[in-house]
Amino acid sequence: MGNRKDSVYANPLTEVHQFKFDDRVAQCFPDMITRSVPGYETIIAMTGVMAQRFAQADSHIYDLGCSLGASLLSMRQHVDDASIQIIGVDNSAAMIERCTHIVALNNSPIHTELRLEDMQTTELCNASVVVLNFTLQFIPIEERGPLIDRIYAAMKPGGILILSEKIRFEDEHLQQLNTELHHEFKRGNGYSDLEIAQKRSSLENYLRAETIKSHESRLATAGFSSIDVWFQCFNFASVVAIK
Ligand SMILES: Nc1ncnc2c1ncn2[C@@H]1O[C@H](C[S@+](CC[C@H]([NH3+])C(=O)[O-])CC(=O)[O-])[C@@H](O)[C@H]1O
Ligand SMILES: O=C(O)C(=O)Cc1ccccc1
Repeated sequence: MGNRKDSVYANPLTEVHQFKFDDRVAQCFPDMITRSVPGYETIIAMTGVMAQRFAQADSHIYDLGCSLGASLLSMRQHVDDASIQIIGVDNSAAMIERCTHIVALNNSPIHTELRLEDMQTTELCNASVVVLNFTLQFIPIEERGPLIDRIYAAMKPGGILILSEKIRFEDEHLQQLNTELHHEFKRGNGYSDLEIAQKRSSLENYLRAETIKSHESRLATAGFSSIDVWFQCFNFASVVAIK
C-alpha cells in the first residue's frame, strides 16, 4: 500500500515519457518523495502544527493534491475538534484508491472525505486551512492565478494557505548551484545518475517551477494580507499566506 522502494527510473529507458501519477508511482510514492524532496518530512510535520493553530470550529481543511494523504494525516493528528472536516482531493485514481485504505487504517474522530477530482474544479467553501504541498507546480502557469483566486474566495478571514513548491532562481548561478545541490541530495539518498537524469527529463515541461517572487506576487494579487517563506532548502520552499 505505497511502501515499496522507488525504482521507476532505475533501468535505462529507450524513451522517457512524461511523468505520470499512476499505479507504479503510487506504490512507491512515500519512498520517492522523501528521497527526492529535501525537507519533505519537516514540511509535512509542520503542516500539522500550523493546521492546529489555524483550524476554526465548523470549518473545512483542504489538502489539494493529497497523494497518499501525508499532509492530511499530519493535520488529523493535530486537530481534535470534531466539528472540523478534512477534505483530500487528487485527480489520480491510483493515489486516491491507496489513500482511502491508508486513511481507513488511521483512527480519528475527524471526518475525512477523499475526492477523486481535479483541484481546479472541486467545490471549495468555508475553508480555514488550505494545503497545496507540491501540487501547484503541476498546473499550467496561466491557470495558477485563477486557482489561487478561487481558493482565496473559499477561505474564511484568518484562514491560512500553505503552499510548498519546487522553486527556480532568477540568478543563473543560484539556479545551477541549487539544481546541483538537489542532485547531490538525491545521490546521497541512493539514486543513480541514470535515475536522476531520466526522472529529470520526465518532469520537463510538466513540473514548471517558478521563483518565490512570482508565488508571493500571485498570493498578494489574490488578496492575502500576510505572506511569508517559512521554510526553504535548496530549490524547495514553503510559503504561508494568511487571509
Ligand atoms: N489538477 C490536479 N488536481 C488534483 N490533483 C492533482 C492535479 N495535478 C496533480 N495532482 C496530484 O498532485 C499530487 C502531487 S504530489 C503531492 C504530495 C502530497 N501533497 C504530499 O505532501 O505528500 C507531489 C510530487 O509528486 O512532487 C499527485 O498525487 C497528483 O496526482
Ligand atoms: O524528484 C524530483 O526531482 C523532484 O523534483 C520532486 C518530485 C518528487 C516526486 C514526484 C515528482 C517530483
